[in-house]
Amino acid sequence: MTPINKATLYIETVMIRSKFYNTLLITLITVTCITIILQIFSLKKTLVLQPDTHKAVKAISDQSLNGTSSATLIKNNNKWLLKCNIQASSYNWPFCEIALNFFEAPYSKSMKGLDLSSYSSIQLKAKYLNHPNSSIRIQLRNYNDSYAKIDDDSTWKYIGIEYWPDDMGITEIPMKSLQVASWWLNEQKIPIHLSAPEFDSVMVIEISTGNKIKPGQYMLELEYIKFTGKFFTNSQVLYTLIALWVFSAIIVLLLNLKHSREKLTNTAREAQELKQLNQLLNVKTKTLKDKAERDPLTGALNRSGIQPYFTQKQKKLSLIFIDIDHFKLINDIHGHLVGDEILKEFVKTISENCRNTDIIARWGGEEFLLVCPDTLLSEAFELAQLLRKIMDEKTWVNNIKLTSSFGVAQRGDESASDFIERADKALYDAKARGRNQVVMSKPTSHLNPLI
Ligand SMILES: Nc1nc2c(ncn2[C@@H]2O[C@H](COP(=O)(O)OP(=O)(O)OP(=O)(O)O)[C@@H](O)[C@H]2O)c(=O)[nH]1
Repeated sequence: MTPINKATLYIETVMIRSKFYNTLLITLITVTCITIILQIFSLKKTLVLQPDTHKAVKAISDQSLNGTSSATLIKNNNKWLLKCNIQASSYNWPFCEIALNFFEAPYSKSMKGLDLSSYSSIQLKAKYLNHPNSSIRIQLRNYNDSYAKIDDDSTWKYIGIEYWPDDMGITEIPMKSLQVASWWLNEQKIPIHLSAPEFDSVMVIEISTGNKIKPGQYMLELEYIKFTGKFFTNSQVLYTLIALWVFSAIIVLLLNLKHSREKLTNTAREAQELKQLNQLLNVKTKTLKDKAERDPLTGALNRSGIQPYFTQKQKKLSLIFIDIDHFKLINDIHGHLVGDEILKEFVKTISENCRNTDIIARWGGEEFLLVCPDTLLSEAFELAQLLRKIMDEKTWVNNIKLTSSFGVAQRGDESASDFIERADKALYDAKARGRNQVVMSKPTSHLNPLI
């Protein structure tokens, strides 16, 4: 894949991911807003208790507690009418009440009352027909086997409120206004952690005469009890929304993690590819450098290749300038190709017989330089003599015999070109003296005192 294709793919991936995140965010915000609006303005549920729908109703008076009041209940125009005769007696809190039951005898421990815990408000339509200024009590009796006995209704929690109805008799009571009767908590010795109001198992709803009712005849009319609540509690909605946001955040985090891993893998792969490319470039650079610095025929360094060996000033640098004698004749007699073969073989022979530290270069035509680092003039002279002898004794391709001339010099305090020129001059002298000879260049006056 080309870098442009890679970049295009990367941009596309980033755009798709960003689109996904935007869509997710917009969806979450929309769902959250709709849910909150629905929770506030809709999704309500109601439970209406009235004579037509609820049959398990009875009248109760304080006679069950040794009082002398009496109560009877009749149904009239789909309303309950409690006729109550309150009488003073040894029982201090005389009462009559309408009791709406939500359990069926016989009792069993697994018995469950009405669950009103998801409702938040009670609306009552109840009033006295003859004593408009008297109070009414509403009591929800909740059963919980942590503190109550199923077959003893005095142990069922009293949760209620006393209020004064208006002329119409319609009263709205928030569920949170209901309180557990302190006398009941006291009587039952209920521990604090069980003392809060609860509505998950209401066995009886009691609509009763008020606490300090005076003796007399009372007509209490109850038309309905209506519970209103939400399908889901605010906490349920809140937790669901939090869960939704957290879940989405986890999805985004996981996707990011996956993306980061992929990116890491891609980066590692790209780094590996770059490394390989770099190695290839190094090889190619070396090849190009070699091509630029080496003579293609013999493989020896060329003029520019040997140049660096003269730039560092060394105390004992010697140079042997070599030229094949009468090479033109070889070309003329045996042809140019044979001449080429001899040139190659010549370089090979020198390389095989000099030291590893010596460097051979083709100066031009049939002229060669052998640069000898860390070598005294006398040592270079000896090496040149050896090479001269080898060349002289060697039989070349096509049984050709040849000789070579050598000019030797040791570098003094001089430039590279002066140094080479001195060696060349020595070579010229060798040629002039009849060839197949080694001539030493006279040390310059500035020559290193080590010689
Ligand atoms: N085959 C071949 N010949 C070359 C090459 N480069 C130069 N020559 C030949 O080398 C010869 C050099 O000849 P000259 O400079 O006259 O020197 P010489 O014949 O060696 O004689 P002296 O150096 O004076 O001993 C010429 O004939 C060139 O054509 C090459 O790459 N291949």
